[in-house]
Amino acid sequence: MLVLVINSGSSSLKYQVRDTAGGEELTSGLVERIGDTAGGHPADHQEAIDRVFADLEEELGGRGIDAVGHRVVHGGERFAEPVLIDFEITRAIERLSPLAPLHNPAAVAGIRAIQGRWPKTPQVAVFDTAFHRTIPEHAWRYAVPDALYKEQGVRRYGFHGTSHDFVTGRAAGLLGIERERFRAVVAHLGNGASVTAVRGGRSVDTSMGYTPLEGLVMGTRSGDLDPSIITQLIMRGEYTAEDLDRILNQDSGLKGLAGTNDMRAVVEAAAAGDDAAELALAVAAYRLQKYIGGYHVAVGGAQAIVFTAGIGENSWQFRLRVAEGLGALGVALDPMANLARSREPRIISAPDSAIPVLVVPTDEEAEIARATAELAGRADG
Ligand SMILES: Nc1ncnc2c1ncn2[C@@H]1O[C@H](COP(=O)(O)OP(=O)(O)O)[C@@H](O)[C@H]1O
Ligand SMILES: CC(=O)OP(=O)(O)O
Ligand SMILES: [Mg+2]
Repeated sequence: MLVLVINSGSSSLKYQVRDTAGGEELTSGLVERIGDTAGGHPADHQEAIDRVFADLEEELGGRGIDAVGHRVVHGGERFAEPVLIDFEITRAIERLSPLAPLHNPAAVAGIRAIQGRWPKTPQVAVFDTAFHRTIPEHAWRYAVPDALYKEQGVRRYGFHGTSHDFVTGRAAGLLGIERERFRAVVAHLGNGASVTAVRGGRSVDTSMGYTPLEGLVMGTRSGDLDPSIITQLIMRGEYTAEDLDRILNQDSGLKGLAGTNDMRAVVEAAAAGDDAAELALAVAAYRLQKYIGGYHVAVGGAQAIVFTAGIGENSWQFRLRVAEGLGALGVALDPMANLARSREPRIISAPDSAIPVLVVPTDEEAEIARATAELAGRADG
């Protein structure tokens, strides 16, 4: 089955075509800087999709797409599994937009664009939140009045679940541990970043919450902060809620502290003696160390600490900095293994490290393609 996978980000659209029978990737592409029309980039996701259609027609040379799988960031409390998309499901995803304003509207635009172009092609939604539906209530509840949960849906949902799920399976396999017995701390460090506590192969806690803003220091997002910062600044009349939403989501994190959201640039600047870049790395690494320590307790003693996504897979400098703060857990890296480049899952800790440290490349698209083929195949009868 030929599956088109669409990963709609806030300002980018990644796509891949996979033959799910053989598992190979036929073609892939990336449309970046959506909204930046000055640079000749598409004005919105609809236009981005039109460009993808044009490229695809050429790249596929007449072969038709059998099904389309979408990464949908927010599935709320309703979606615990991938679903076949219909009109009502699209509306439900749209209604969750306020909880993932950078992501859900883009997914809906993608779904509608495909519907317009290929009305008969089955579409599947795969949710970032789904893997986290196993988190126990004491971990997903915030200590706020019940009405905020019951009436407003205020609770921890968690994101990057497709990646955390995929990486958990690979890590258990690499260590030869049965997934159902596997305990680990998985750090997905991309432009958005989150860390998940895995017990019995399932998510039991995760650093992102009601929206993808909570937790780690990210490319442009602040992660954890005191909520009074927001209420005080609004009450003083200096900032509006919209200002702060933008500042915390788009102007904070590495960008806020070091002026760029690109980890490569931050690492280089720090190495060249830039104090702001050095501070940004220190704040980001320290935040992650605290989560790893906490989740080591949450899972009942981790059997692995796992790094994945753009930074986790590629930045030996950031991994080293994080591991250096984990001495109390008996963690020690093998410096050469940490430096080595590879696309394969691997162990980067020293043989005498109390907890193995792993690098496991993620593949959200493969997982979305697999789920899409399964559901679309079933729908076919
Ligand atoms: N070789 C590298 N060294 C350090 N950081 C890297 C490297 N390659 C990619 N990154 C970082 O990975 C991040 C992007 O990760 P990615 O998983 O692609 O994010 P997303 O899917 O959220 O767009 C950026 O901060 C980028 O600088
Ligand atoms: C949920 C989320 O933050 O996704 P991304 O890392 O793609 O921005
Ligand atoms: Mg990503």
